[in-house]
Amino acid sequence: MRYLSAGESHGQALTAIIEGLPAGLKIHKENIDELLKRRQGGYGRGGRMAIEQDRVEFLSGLRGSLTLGSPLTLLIRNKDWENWQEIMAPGDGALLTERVVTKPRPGHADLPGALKYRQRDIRNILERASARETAVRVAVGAVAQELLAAFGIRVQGQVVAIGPVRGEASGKIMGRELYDNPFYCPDNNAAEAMREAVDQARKEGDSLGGVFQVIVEGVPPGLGSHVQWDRRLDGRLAQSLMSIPAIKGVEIGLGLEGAVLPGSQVHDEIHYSPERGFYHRTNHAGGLEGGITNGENIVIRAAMKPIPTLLSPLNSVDILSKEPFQAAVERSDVCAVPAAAIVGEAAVAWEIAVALLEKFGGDHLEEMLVNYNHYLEYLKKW
Ligand SMILES: Cc1cc2nc3c(=O)[nH]c(=O)nc-3n(C[C@H](O)[C@H](O)[C@H](O)COP(=O)(O)O)c2cc1C
Ligand SMILES: C=C(O[C@@H]1CC(C(=O)O)=C[C@@H](OP(=O)(O)O)[C@H]1O)C(=O)O
Repeated sequence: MRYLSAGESHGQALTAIIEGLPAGLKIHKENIDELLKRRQGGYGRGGRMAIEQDRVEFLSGLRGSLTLGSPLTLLIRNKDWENWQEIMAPGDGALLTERVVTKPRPGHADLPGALKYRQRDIRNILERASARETAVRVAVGAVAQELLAAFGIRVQGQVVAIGPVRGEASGKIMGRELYDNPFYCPDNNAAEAMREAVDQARKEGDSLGGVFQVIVEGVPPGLGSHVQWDRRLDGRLAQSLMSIPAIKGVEIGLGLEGAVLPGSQVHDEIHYSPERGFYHRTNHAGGLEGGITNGENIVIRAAMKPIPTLLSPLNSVDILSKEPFQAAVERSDVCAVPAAAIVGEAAVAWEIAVALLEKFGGDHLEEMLVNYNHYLEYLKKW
């Protein structure tokens, strides 16, 4: 299974084509839209989110809500397009070329992108580099979650820290009450301090990053493989999280903390009971050993850098005049860690779904379920 996305931040729409989904999978549009709404939410978002109301439209691959096994095309319209038509016109008619962007923002793709693609208008870079693209990635991940749900596999992104404020991390998936917390953090006691941190950053024209974790429950042992570097599921999960704009670190299980502990405090001992089969009493490995799922929950964390667009801007140099400047900024998120947690959830769901298809693949969902149940039977007898 694979997908490609397309679309600029202020273009008409974002699209994605997923190829390789089994036929016969019911897609609940309301589930996709719910995840899209969550990605738009969370405390700390800026003015753009008041304009957009992300909803998915399916252009191909579905009949009567069931997948056909043919490519599934997803579309999310940009409402802001109305305000940008003259600047973003794909034809050569109305393009307003006097509004070129020549001032690269530190922390963005602006300068390296302009150098690489030989662009004198940085808009030709920033439109695609924008995290607006993560809207359609979330829709793709939500479709993956529809597949995972048929196998009892659940995925949830939870915020662990906003800037320096850490909440108590839960190792388990929570219900919808998680989203009553404006930071999607399981620790309600931390919410007040988190809010204060974001408000303070906003007041000072600054921004904040943070940490989120993604938990996967119900995953069978045996997804991913040790036999080749690019088949190791830990590496694939890290790549997919790292590809989210502003993610600068990924750790699995104990992660970096494990580096300073002796081995006796890190490795999870193996136990056996006839009812449970093989199991571990600890999960420091975060559900992955040798690039293969070991049957425990997958626990993976990602660190997000602070939003690079600051209201009190950083120094930079104009690409045409070569003069230094400090750009005035109109709107930006102050903190988007809760949104990134939802993007992370979608990214992890996608990778797990791909690994599930690799192991139990079939052209129809029923075929996959037969393979899956057969495997579970085999594990019980082993
Ligand atoms: C959900 C989300 C929202 C974001 N919102 C903004 C924003 O409003 N302003 C901004 O400057 N960067 C924002 N970013 C971060 C930039 O897109 C990102 O830092 C930039 O594209 C450079 O990529 P890099 O940080 O991975 O190097 C956001 C990122 C995510 C995941
Ligand atoms: C549009 C989204 O996020 C955007 C990501 C983003 C960036 O530079 O990455 C910059 C902002 O866009 P704008 O410049 O239009 O205000 C954010 O709003 C979104 O998450 O849907």
